[in-house]
Amino acid sequence: MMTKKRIALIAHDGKKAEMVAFVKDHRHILAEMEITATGTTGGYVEQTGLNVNKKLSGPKGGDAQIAAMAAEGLLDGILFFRDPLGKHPHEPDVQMLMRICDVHNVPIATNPATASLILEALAS
Ligand SMILES: O=C(CO)COP(=O)(O)O
Repeated sequence: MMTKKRIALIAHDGKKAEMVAFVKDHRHILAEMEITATGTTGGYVEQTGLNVNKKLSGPKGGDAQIAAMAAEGLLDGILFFRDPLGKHPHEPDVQMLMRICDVHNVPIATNPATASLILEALAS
């Protein structure tokens, strides 16, 4: 049996509706994966009926927890819908997550177009 792919989902507030729409569109793929998410995003994803391992909310350290998972080799990909028009108190954590992904060569999508490509590649 193939082991489940491990994916993390994160969306800034301005992108949460887009994340929920994306999750619904890709439900058939995500249902076969192990999903981790930042707290608030995870709550929305759960409402679509998927199981989610929820971390802290982003501003409380959720991005940092997901970065730690990436550093430890516990994630196959991260879908992080960032809001390029918003200001975020935890911007250093966001930058840290991006950097850790580059250090450890973990695929990270920051918009739905790239997220689709990563999900489809992981599923194939
Ligand atoms: O702030 C976030 C990403 O930086 C997302 O966190 P929440 O999903 O808890 O809102």
